[in-house]
Amino acid sequence: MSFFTALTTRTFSSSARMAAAIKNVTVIGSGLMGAGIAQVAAQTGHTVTMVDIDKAAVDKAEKRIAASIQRVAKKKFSGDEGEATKFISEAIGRLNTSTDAVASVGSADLVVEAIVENIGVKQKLFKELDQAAPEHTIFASNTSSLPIGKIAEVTDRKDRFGGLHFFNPVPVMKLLEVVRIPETSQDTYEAMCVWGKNMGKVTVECKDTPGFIVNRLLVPYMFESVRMLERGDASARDIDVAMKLGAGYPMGPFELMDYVGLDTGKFIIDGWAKEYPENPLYQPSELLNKMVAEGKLGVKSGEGFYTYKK
Ligand SMILES: CC(=O)CC(=O)SCCNC(=O)CCNC(=O)[C@H](O)C(C)(C)COP(=O)(O)OP(=O)(O)OC[C@H]1O[C@@H](n2cnc3c(N)ncnc32)[C@H](O)[C@@H]1OP(=O)(O)O
Ligand SMILES: NC(=O)C1=CN([C@@H]2O[C@H](COP(=O)(O)OP(=O)(O)OC[C@H]3O[C@@H](n4cnc5c(N)ncnc54)[C@H](O)[C@@H]3O)[C@@H](O)[C@H]2O)C=CC1
Repeated sequence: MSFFTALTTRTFSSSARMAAAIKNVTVIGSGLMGAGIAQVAAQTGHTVTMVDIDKAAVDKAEKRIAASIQRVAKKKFSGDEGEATKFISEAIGRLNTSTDAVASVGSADLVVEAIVENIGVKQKLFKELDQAAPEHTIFASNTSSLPIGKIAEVTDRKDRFGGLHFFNPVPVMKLLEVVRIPETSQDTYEAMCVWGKNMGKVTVECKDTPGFIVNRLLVPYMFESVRMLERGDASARDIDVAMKLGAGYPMGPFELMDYVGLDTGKFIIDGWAKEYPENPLYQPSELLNKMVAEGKLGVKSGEGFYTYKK
C-alpha cells in the first residue's frame, strides 16, 4: 500500500466510523428547511426527532413531509407500488416530533438547527442544548447568512461545531455546503461530509464567510432584481421570464424570493447591511420591507410578488 493510499484509507475509515455513528439526528425548527432536512434524514435511514416551539408548525411540517415523500417515492420506485409504500412507511416510522428541544437531544449524534435567522435566538438555543446533549454530539447550523463562529461561541464544543447549509427544496436540491470554523476538528468536518453523502447530497467545503458560496452570489442577485423593479426598469414577471429564458435559471428571482420566503430574505440583508454598511450590494429594500410588514412572505403566506393557493 502506498503512503497516499494508506493515508486516504485511514482518513476515510476514521470519518466513516464517525459518520456511521451518526444514527440519531435531531432537527430543530420544522419550517421550510427543518421539515425537508428531517424528511431526507428519515428517508436515508436515520432516526430523527423534528422539533419546533410551535406545535402548529410541527403539524404543518408533517403534512408537507407526507406530500413530499409521496413525490420522492413515486420517482424512486416508479411502477412498484409495494416498494413505494414500504419506503414511505419505514421513513415516517423513523420520524418523531417534539416541541421541547432540550429534551430531544439526549441521544442525538447530530443536531441540525434550522430555526429563525436571528443570532440571539440561535445562540440562546445552542447554549441550552450544549448543557443537555452528550459529549460526542456534533452541532450544526443551517443558517443562510450568520457567521457559524458567532453561533458556536456560546458553546463549549467549538471543535464539534460546523455549518450544514441545505437548499430549498431539500428533498430535491443536491448541494450541501459544509462550513468549518477554525476550531472545527478534522474528524467533525469529515463526519459532516460523510453524513452529507449518506443523505444523498454533494458536499462542498466552505469557509465561514458571509453567505458561504451560493448565497454570497444569489442574495445580491435577488436584491439587485428588487432594485430593478423599484426603479421601474421592468416588471417582476418580465424579469423572471428574462432570467429563466435568457440565463437558464429554473426560477426567476421573484419566484425564487417567494419560494425562499421574503422574511428570510429580509433577515439576511438586514444582518449584512448592519455588519457591512459600506457595501452597496447589501442594502435593504423599502419594497421588500413593506411587503414583509404586510405579512406578504411569499409561498408560505399565500402572497409575495405573486399569489398562491393556500
Ligand atoms: C436561502 C438559502 O439559504 C439557500 C437556498 O435554498 S436558495 C434557493 C435554492 N433553490 C433554488 O434555486 C430552486 C430553484 N428551482 C428549482 O430548482 C425548481 O423550480 C424546483 C425543483 C423547485 C421545482 O421544479 P419544477 O420542474 O419547476 O417543478 P416540478 O415539476 O414540480 O418538480 C420537479 C421535480 O422535483 C420534484 N419535487 C419538487 N418539489 C419537491 C418537493 N418539495 N419534495 C419532493 N419532490 C419535489 C418533483 O416531484 C419533480 O420530480 P420529477 O421531475 O421526477 O417529476
Ligand atoms: N428558506 C430557505 O430557502 C432557506 C433557509 N435557510 C435557513 O434555515 C433556517 C430556517 O429557515 P426556514 O425554514 O425558511 O424558516 P421558517 O420560518 O420556515 O421556519 C423556522 C421555524 O423555526 C421555529 N423556531 C423559531 N425559534 C425556535 C426555537 N427557539 N426553537 C425551536 N423552533 C423555533 C419557528 O416556529 C418556525 O417553524 C434559517 O436560518 C434560514 O436562514 C437555509 C437555506 C434555505
